[in-house]
Amino acid sequence: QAGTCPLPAATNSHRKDCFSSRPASTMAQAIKYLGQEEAQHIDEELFSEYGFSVDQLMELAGLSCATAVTRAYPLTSLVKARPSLLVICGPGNNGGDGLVCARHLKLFGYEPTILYPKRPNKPLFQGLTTQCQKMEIPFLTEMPEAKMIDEAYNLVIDAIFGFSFKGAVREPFGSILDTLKKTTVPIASIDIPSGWDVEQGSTDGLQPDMLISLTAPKKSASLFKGRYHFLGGRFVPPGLEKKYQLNLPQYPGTDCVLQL
Ligand SMILES: NC(=O)C1=CN([C@@H]2O[C@H](COP(=O)(O)OP(=O)(O)OC[C@H]3O[C@@H](n4cnc5c(N)ncnc54)[C@H](OP(=O)(O)O)[C@@H]3O)[C@@H](O)[C@H]2O)[C@@H](O)CC1
Ligand SMILES: [K+]
Repeated sequence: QAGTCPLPAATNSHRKDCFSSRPASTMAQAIKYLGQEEAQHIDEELFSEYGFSVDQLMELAGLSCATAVTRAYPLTSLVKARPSLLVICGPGNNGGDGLVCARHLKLFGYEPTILYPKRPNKPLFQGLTTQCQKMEIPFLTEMPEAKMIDEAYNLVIDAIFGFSFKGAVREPFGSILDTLKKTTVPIASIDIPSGWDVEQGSTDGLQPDMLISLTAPKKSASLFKGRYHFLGGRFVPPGLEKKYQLNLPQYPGTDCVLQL
């Protein structure tokens, strides 16, 4: 049965298992794709039962995203003279991941610019914003036109909405997403392509080139058609992984990301 793997969205390691002669009982099970409520329960449990703080996990999530971006789009591969990136941050924790990601990318030698149109009045987000400002990362006051984005940036990082997104997109993000759909520059989405239903995806939504799933992929990730799907957020305690039967693949060595 060469070339036909029965597992959907199989990882490289799963694919290997499909073609190996190992008995079925020892085969790695496919990684779980989470529904919206399940993703939210895991998130809550990490804070309530396992004692993590939001900023701790956000730092690890954002670092994973920056690391994955350097793997898919190394500095030497960028087509523009400057290693410019546009990071668009939304009003929730997905936006916070974007701020952390931008800060690390600056340390990795990229030149991020941030658009952060709706800023929550909370010390966590204010601190992350200050850190970026002190790192001399510029903040835009409005969304540029699609043509300008294509001319100025190598990549757009979409940190607008994550697993709590629901319903029809409200402004200003509706217009921002409409502009993004007109761009041709690659888009890297953090956790979920923004505007996609967390489980059902979207037929006329963004089509990112990269998706970085955090903790575990969400159901809509099975509809992702871009070139790079990475897993990040290597912070799940084994007890929690077991309870939710996440079947996470083994991260190599000390890496904080894994290409699926
Ligand atoms: N455990 C993990 O895995 C970790 C997860 N992490 C990250 O957290 C992310 C989840 O974060 P989250 O829960 O804050 O929600 P998220 O999706 O960023 O935004 C929700 C906000 O968007 C808005 N909004 C919603 N619908 C809308 C609409 N239709 N149209 C317009 N606006 C809409 C609404 O704001 P409002 O309008 O109510 O002010 C709401 O507050 C997750 O995906 C991952 O990236 C890591 O940081 C740490 C570890
Ligand atoms: K996103």
